[in-house]
Amino acid sequence: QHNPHFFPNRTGIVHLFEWKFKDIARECETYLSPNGFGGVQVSPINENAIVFKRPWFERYQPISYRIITRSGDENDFRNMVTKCNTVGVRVYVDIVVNHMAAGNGQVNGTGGGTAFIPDKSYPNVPYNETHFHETCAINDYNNAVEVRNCELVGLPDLDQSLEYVRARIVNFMNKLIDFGVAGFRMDAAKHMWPNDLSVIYNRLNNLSNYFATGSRPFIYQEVIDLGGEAVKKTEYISLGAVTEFKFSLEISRAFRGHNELKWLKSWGVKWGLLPSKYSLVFVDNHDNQRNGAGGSEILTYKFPKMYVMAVAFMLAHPYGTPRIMSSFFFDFIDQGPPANVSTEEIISPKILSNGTCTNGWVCEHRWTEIVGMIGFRNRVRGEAIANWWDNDNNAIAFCRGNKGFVVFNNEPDDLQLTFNTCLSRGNYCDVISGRKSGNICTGQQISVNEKGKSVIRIKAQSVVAVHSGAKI
Ligand SMILES: O=C(/C=C/c1ccc(O)c(O)c1)N[C@@H](Cc1ccc(O)cc1)C(=O)NCCCOc1c(-c2ccc(O)c(O)c2)oc2cc(O)cc(O)c2c1=O
Ligand SMILES: [Ca+2]
Repeated sequence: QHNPHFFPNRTGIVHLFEWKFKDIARECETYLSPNGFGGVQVSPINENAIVFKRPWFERYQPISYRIITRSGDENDFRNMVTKCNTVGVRVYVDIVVNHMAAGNGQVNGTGGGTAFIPDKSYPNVPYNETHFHETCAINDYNNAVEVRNCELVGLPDLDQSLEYVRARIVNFMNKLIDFGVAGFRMDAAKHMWPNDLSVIYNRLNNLSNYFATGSRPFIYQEVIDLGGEAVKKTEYISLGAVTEFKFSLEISRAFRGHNELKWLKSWGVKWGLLPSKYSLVFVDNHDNQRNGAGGSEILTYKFPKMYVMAVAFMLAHPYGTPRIMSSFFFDFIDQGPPANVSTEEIISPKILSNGTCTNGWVCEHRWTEIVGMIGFRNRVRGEAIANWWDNDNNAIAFCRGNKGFVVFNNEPDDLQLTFNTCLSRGNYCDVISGRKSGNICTGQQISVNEKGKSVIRIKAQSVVAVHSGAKI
């Protein structure tokens, strides 16, 4: 339940938020695989409510468990899972089973299905009102029963203690396992009872023959817990990994300058974070990049210099299983993905010859700095942090064994110092400013002497990272 089943020497899950399956398949083959990414998280694949103006959150309002959304249909999904697995990239599906779509009267779904609310009738599952909790609103997040048994923002709340409901959910998830998925993101897990989730997970099949025999699905549960509520993230860690929102908040605060970087020396459980093996970590996610949990502190693509440093630190540090957010540009927090105005069909990202995306897609996972740090993380796997250095303020540096070295300068001025890189003598390419291309560096080159020392210049609000895989 805690193992993402990455292929050897791969790391990082990229959340290709709102991407179409055809585009995901191509991204697996042409980019994620060659660059060492471990997996991709896809948006909810089951039929969702069509909400006026197509806000992004409509995909979190299920109408049925039929595989048909604006990302594609069941066939498109199966083809994508096959193609991604074939090139060594795992697929994780976002599962929304705490609730069904809200509405008033008939609600239409992305697959032509319908629902009738508030009589809680979803004929394409089918669910009727006997499968839901009594209508009550979650008002008090200090009441753990209310948080699980009442309605999250008015969304009809499924009763996962019922055998019938468990069966519908298990059948849906087992179908995806048999297609070859590696695991699931359990949306709004905080609003479901751990015991009910445990029963459901235990009924899931072992993974398909893309995996070692007897492999269990990788489960990571969305539990928004920044403290101060009755429901605790620790209630779920025996069942699977948990999304660590405190990681997102604290790393954003640090690189915004609201905490000196020197305190990151103790980064991990000492900061109140979950034990590393249970922790799914990220700088931002689809919700909190829009002022969800963590509010305006969260760093996003809108603050590129600070964001790059935060993502680089996440990938340079051994703590947790990292997930990279890959967004579409948005001005309004409800805004949905780039779509054709009349057909409302999602517009595919267009990849330019320099590898960047257009058509309204940010493609953070294609930024030189971020893909460079995926290579760093793959190279230094298993190596402990060594030789921590800081200037007692906002400049820090550390080695990963004798395979990698990284330095962060969050000071207002450039920095030039002699560092002990732990690396062997030679010339290395900084994987933040560029990459190793044949025998040259497209970005900054770092020279290390026979004592492992190097004079390095780091611009203000920048990071430099070198590793033994980028030695020329
Ligand atoms: O902003 C949103 C959507 C947010 C959202 C969606 C998916 C997520 O995975 C998520 O974490 C948040 N939704 C908008 C609009 C909205 C949507 C549906 C609705 O019935 C009413 C309004 C909104 O203003 N939502 C209220 C604040 C965000 O409250 C939501 C939370 C949520 C937020 C903070 C928490 O500590 C927490 O335990 C749960 O989780 C969702 C999960 C869903 O599966 C679907 C949802 O509609 C929501 C959801 O509304
Ligand atoms: Ca619930």
